[in-house]
Amino acid sequence: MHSSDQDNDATRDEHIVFHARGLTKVYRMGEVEVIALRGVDLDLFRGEFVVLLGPSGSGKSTLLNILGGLDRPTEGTVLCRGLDLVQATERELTRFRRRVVGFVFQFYNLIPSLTARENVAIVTEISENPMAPEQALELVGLSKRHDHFPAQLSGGEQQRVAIARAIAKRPEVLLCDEPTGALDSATGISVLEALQRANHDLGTTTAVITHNADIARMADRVVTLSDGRIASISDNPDKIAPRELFW
Ligand SMILES: Nc1ncnc2c1ncn2[C@@H]1O[C@H](COP(=O)(O)OP(=O)(O)OP(=O)(O)O)[C@@H](O)[C@H]1O
Repeated sequence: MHSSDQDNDATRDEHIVFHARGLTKVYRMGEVEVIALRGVDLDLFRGEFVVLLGPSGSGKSTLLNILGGLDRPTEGTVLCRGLDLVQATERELTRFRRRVVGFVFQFYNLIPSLTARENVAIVTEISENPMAPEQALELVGLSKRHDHFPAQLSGGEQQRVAIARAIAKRPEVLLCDEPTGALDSATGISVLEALQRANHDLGTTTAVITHNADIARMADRVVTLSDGRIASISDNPDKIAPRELFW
């Protein structure tokens, strides 16, 4: 190894947010075993935007849920900012999810009887150093929709409220599982712009699962899973803006 490679590795080490090694996940349902992950090694670095691709059932959601402290691996280790997510107590994991991670899912899970601002405020009220709900809504381009209820918002707008809710507590990490899966392409692009803006303006390390390979063109790195394993990890030096995507 050249010394410059070593220097690069040392610099990258300091920037590691997630360090996962040998992750295996076996779901057991009665007699039936499903092996969802078969020895995944992955590092995620501070501030990067990573897209996770792979066929249905390849283990993307399982991996994201383990990184987010929603599930534990059957074997392997995951470290995040000094916390061992495999050995952590339930209490430590709850604290980790609350402080460190923002989640965005395919379906927005907004509370129908609360306005956009109130949906975001639910999280900011229990966070340590949140931004104002209005600021989070502005970041996702919804400053004129504070007082709308979810039913008065389009799908893309609802998803952007969900993103505002996820980022308002200034999480170090944003984990998104098919955030544009239910949206047409123009609306999906507005959602991706909101994610990119949060990544850029707040420095939030962002991982996005998608079935849409075109979205990989806006990522810093692309991780592809296949049958519970990492099939490839590639850098994307020529990343493009979401509005330049089409599908
Ligand atoms: N809670 C569970 N119980 C049993 N099996 C599960 C569970 N969650 C996932 N699996 C199985 O584990 C495998 C990986 O699932 P996972 O949801 O991680 O894949 P994915 O790549 O995210 O798929 P998709 O793109 O369809 O969402 C699949 O075979 C799935 O059926």
